[in-house]
Amino acid sequence: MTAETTAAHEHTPDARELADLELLLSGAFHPLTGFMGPADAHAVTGHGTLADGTPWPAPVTLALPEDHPAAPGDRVTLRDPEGAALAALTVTERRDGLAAGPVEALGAAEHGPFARLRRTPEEVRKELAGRPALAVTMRGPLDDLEEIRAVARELDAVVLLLPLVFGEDGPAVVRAALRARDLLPEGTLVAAVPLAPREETAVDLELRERVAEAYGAAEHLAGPEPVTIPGPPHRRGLVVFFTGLSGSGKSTVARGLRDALLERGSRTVTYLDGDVVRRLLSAGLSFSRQDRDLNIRRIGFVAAEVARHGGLAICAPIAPYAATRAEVRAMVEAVGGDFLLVHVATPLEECERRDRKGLYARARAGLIPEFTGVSDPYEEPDDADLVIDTTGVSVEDAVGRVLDPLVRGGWVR
Ligand SMILES: Nc1ncnc2c1ncn2[C@@H]1O[C@H](COP(=O)(O)OS(=O)(=O)O)[C@@H](OP(=O)(O)O)[C@H]1O
Ligand SMILES: Nc1ncnc2c1ncn2[C@@H]1O[C@H](COP(=O)(O)OP(=O)(O)O)[C@@H](O)[C@H]1O
Repeated sequence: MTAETTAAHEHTPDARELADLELLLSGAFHPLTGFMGPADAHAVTGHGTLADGTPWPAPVTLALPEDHPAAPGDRVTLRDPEGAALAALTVTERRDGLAAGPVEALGAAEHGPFARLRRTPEEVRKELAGRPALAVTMRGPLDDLEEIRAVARELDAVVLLLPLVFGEDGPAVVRAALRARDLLPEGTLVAAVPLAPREETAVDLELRERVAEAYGAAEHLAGPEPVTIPGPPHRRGLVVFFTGLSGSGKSTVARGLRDALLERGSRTVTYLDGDVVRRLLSAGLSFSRQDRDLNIRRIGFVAAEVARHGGLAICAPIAPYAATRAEVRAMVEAVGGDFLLVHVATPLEECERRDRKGLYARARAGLIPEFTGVSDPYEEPDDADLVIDTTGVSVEDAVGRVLDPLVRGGWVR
């Protein structure tokens, strides 16, 4: 095998797929031993069984980009986001953007918190040693411990708390399980299970039931759905993301907004200007589609980290591709932050007339290849929360048009 093919046969699944992978490897998804192909996924969605008739409630699939070279018969190393090899997937089928096949563990899963509490079904069943168990799957705090005590007494069962840890709320759910354990009968067990929620409640419940069975449960109770009350807007993370052509006014308005916010003094601000990012965070990247996307993902990553801690980040890159902007929105919303997309929609003619840095003239002369708006695309947003054309508008007014909705929406006091 050449170095090239080895490198090609690698893949980092997304968070949801990694969670499913861990359950496939631990046996919590018994009898599944690998990712499904389209036929099984459709059968499961249509009538709750695999194509061969085995009952199973939900699709468990792995998306692999169409341009990934892995073919049936190949082994793909699946890695966690930190690069550790988790499993080998032996591809049996590639269709409809999915890669199907059995998976085999390569190393212990170390990504994510509470690795110590992520016990496998086998370990838990061993500890139960044949005693009946009442499994309680939880996505939030339990509200009726008396019911659990009563059912456990009736069945003479060991209580097995299964906090379902996925996403931002994972640690809080584990803490809720550890607190509940102290209030439940002695011998209550806790095993954290990385089960990503399924959209349909009935499917989600059935899957929880199957996982509980794999852990040796004789009976399963589903804990209540968590009530999430978002904090007030002025304490929530916020990302104000400017997009637009070079010279449209992104940096000028973004800087004005930063200054106005600092003057008010009610929030701290992180400002990620396009040019500055390119000198530091994205030094060395070109303006190819691939590098622009990487640049925007890096900006999104930093902005989402700021938002995760309740901060306010202002970003002002060109960000010409809609799909990549949508990725950043999703990254920010996934950590509970709000995302405001501001399209600085100054027309190309006006940007070119300003030509502050002389770049358009050079691009027209063919001296800068792939120049946005001249020889490279700009996909106009259709999901902008705010659109500003700065033609004939003062900088002060343009800044006001962004600041006003922030104040009205309660993000800034
Ligand atoms: N080929 C090409 N196309 C567009 N822009 C170019 C190019 N080459 C250099 N520049 C300068 O780089 C700035 C844009 O960088 P960004 O990081 O914002 O671009 S992107 O979001 O990654 O597409 C942009 O800055 P702004 O004028 O502030 O937008 C330009 O000054
Ligand atoms: N209302 C306005 N808002 C922002 N910029 C404006 C406005 N009116 C004129 N300009 C000028 O347009 C240019 C915009 O450049 P810049 O902010 O660097 O754009 P970008 O960051 O999008 O490349 C600046 O020279 C700025 O003074």
